[in-house]
Amino acid sequence: MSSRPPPRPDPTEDGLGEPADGLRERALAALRARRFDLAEEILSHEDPGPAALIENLRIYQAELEIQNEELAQSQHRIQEALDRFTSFFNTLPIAELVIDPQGLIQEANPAAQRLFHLRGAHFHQHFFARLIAESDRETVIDVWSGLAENSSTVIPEVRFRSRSDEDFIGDLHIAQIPSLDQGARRYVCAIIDRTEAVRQRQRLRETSERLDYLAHHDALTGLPNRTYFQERLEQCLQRARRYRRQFALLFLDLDRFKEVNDTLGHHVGDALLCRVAEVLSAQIRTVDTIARLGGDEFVVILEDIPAPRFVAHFVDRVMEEFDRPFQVEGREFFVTVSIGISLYPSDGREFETLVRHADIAMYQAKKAGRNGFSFFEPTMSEGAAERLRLEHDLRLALQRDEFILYYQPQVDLTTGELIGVEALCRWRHPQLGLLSPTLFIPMAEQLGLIDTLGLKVLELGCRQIVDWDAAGLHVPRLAVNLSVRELERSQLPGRIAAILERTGMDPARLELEVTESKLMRHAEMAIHALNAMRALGVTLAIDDFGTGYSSLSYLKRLPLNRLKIDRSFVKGLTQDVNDDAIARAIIALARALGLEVLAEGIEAREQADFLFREGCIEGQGYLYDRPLTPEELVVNWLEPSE
Ligand SMILES: Nc1nc2c(ncn2[C@@H]2O[C@@H]3COP(=O)(O)O[C@H]4[C@@H](O)[C@H](n5cnc6c(=O)[nH]c(N)nc65)O[C@@H]4COP(=O)(O)O[C@H]3[C@H]2O)c(=O)[nH]1
Repeated sequence: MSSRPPPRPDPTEDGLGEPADGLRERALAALRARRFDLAEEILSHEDPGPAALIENLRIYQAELEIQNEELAQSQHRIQEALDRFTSFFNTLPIAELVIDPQGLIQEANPAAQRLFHLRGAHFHQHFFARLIAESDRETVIDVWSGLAENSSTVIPEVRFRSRSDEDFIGDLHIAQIPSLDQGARRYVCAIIDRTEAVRQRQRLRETSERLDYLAHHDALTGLPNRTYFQERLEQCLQRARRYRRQFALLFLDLDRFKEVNDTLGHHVGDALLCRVAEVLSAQIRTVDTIARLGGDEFVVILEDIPAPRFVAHFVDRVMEEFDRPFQVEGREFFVTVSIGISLYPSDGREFETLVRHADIAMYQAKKAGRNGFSFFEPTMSEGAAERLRLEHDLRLALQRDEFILYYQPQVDLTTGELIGVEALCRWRHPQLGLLSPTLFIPMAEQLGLIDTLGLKVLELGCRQIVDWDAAGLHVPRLAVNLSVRELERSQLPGRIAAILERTGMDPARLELEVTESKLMRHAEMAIHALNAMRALGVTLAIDDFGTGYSSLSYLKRLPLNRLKIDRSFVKGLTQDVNDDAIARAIIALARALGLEVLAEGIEAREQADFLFREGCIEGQGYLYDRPLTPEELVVNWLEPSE
């Protein structure tokens, strides 16, 4: 009854001088209005005669009855609240525990019993702290003991330990239960299991760390890669600028590493690179950086060097290591290295300059006979170094599949219809972009890489035609350029046959083109090789005809199908009488030899008309289209126009 409001002093209700009946009436009214204090006060003003006393007692009895009724109602409400709480407590999917002032578990709902593997009455009188992993126990106890009265708190991601010794992680919500009894503070704890979320976050972090590692390290040797090296060099530059320090950049390239790879296989080459990485790593200080840029190229940044002499000592130590044989897979190898060095700030103050100069110095060391080192000097030729670098990249390009094909349409000059395509190779260089074959084909020939490149082009082209066939897109003929160097290989016909077989390309639709000038220099050999190829069922064309002063006797003996008029004569047609005469003569010669003729480099309508009038009915050139990507060829020539 303590919640009853205190009686308000009211001058009209003081009852002084009123008759007893009036007072009782007012007391009853107060009682009906549940103002028990007021009723009591009114009655206390009355004379305590026996009749009045009885009446008063009745009134008190009525008051008691009302109060009992109220008590029963509030007990009912309490029971209802208790039932509701018990039902929540038992059915909530969140683990809830009630903890007594000593830290003992008093109650645990079924979710908590499941989470902590507490069975039956097991948890009673079990210290809650023992369910927290030792690593986090102190933190939880600290927070808990600092909890202000009637307040609550959350401790995120606490490591718990279940009774069966399984660890899990959960957010711990602690709230003090308001209590009438001041001494007995109890707490309710809710634990929201975060194990899966934390594990997922952990996995995510590990994956992103792994990705970050992979993005910055070379998978083979574990050394920092090009990206990481660039970051480190930038940082090193900033430090050197700020503290006015010198540093050295060294480019190291193994000599004739390709031979190891080619003769002993990639796995031996890889193992050797790993050994080299170990040997080099052992020579640097912790402040220095060593990275592998790819292939057999390594780079070292020697930070904060007192003088260039310091670099020379380092190089001496490295060279000494390379004087000893490398032990790889139970075998011994002697490998040499060429090193180029640029110094900050004397050889450059910017990133690109330092890298370029170290690169030039490295090629200078190679040019000077390999197995040595060279400091950059301003007199060193950048052109020669760039060429050497490109040669180096060309070897890698073959391994990395950086070559793609463009296709130039060949058309019937009478109808303008597609009669075939010429495959023209492009090199997609990672730094320099799309490179022309006029740049890299001669280089590939010189370096002995043309066989591999030629076969790659042939396979790509054949596959493309077969794929187009499968898609219902018909390209009647594929022309592919062959280098004379390739013809020299006795295995060439066998390799071409294997490609035709592998791709399913019809040999009759493949035309191989060989440049006239080069062919005639090796005519005897060529006759033999071209015959072997004709036997495969392919057709043969002589490219750039008119530029090579062919001997008629050889020309008659070559098993050819087509002459291609070089574009240098087509260019001047109808403008230059000499070109007109040459083109006319070539067409006549072809006819006399029973060969087809196709004109290259047609750029103007008049040129096409002239050629057609003279009896050349096949041509290609910008008038019809430029060399196109496969997708462009499909759109421009193969898909039916709407
Ligand atoms: N000015 C002018 N030029 C035209 C016109 N139409 C075509 N061209 C260009 O002339 C060249 C024709 O190829 P090519 O005589 O076989 O001359 C080729 C060929 O000898 C060689 N080549 C290209 N791909 C390969 C290949 O896969 N293997 C070999 N061995 N040589 C290739 O590189 C040469 C150059 O190829 P590209 O740079 O693609 O240059 C192509 C083409 O883009 C025109 O109307 N006007």
